[in-house]
Amino acid sequence: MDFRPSQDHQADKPLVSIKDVRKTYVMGHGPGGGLFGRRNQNNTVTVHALRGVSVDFYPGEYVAIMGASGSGKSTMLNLLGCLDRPTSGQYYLGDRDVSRLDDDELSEVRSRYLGFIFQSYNLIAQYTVLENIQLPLTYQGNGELTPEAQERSRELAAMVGLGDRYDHRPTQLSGGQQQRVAIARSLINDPYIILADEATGNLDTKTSHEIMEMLGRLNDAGKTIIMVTHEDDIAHHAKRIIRMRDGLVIEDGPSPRMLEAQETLSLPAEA
Ligand SMILES: Nc1ncnc2c1ncn2[C@@H]1O[C@H](COP(=O)(O)OP(=O)(O)OP(=O)(O)O)[C@@H](O)[C@H]1O
Repeated sequence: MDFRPSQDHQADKPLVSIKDVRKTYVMGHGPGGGLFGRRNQNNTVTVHALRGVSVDFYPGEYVAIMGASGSGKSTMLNLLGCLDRPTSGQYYLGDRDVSRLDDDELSEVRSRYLGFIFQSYNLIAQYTVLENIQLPLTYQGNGELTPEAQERSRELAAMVGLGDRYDHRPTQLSGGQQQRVAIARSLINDPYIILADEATGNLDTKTSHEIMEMLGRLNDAGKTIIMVTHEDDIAHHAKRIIRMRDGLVIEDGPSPRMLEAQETLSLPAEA
């Protein structure tokens, strides 16, 4: 299965396109209901987490998805990350519709083309820094790592500032260092897109900004980044902000820093 965009994939063609995507959860017999839940005669509750979302993401973009709790941000990121399937609608990665793939195919797409960074780092406690970084590779092929792959994991560890921590385990690292391991892990397959869900949610302000600067450098180097965040100052690192409410996109445009940059560019030159 090859979802690589063709050689002539152009920057003005979406890398990812979701069209009229809906995600509905049907819950049995619980007390819930939520804001949009509707209890029917069978005592089930239907939650419309996404109610028809269409968005395109282009190569090299840096996008923040924002919105109140329950607005559908994580549901959207999980669909974009092939961690879940939409109830209806299409998801194109490159030119291929991946919305109807089975679990094995989705996991192949995830491990080959997508990198993930989570709020709680999701590192394996028994593994060293290098083993955690190599983890996505072990889901592919026969589990044997080539010397090139081993070298690449060392390079990535060094790139995120952990060149002297190869054999440390997650409990021997600070939160910021653990998130840097997660960033290196997300890059090991040279993914098309990095998806980050509240990547700085467990970090103090200074460490958060160090992590955001690292993501900014990756984007400067051409990596496409889509992140979910509650925090304005974190979202302002992105170039584009999508705001969600009640399972819908209500706003989609350049971030304040991009607007400032555009204004500066359009100012008349001083005499
Ligand atoms: N697995 C699930 N089963 C049932 N309902 C779910 C499930 N996941 C999410 N929901 C519901 O879907 C809606 C959207 O949830 P989602 O987690 O996408 O919101 P969010 O914007 O990411 O919120 P938060 O900022 O609190 O993480 C919510 O009403 C939530 O209760």
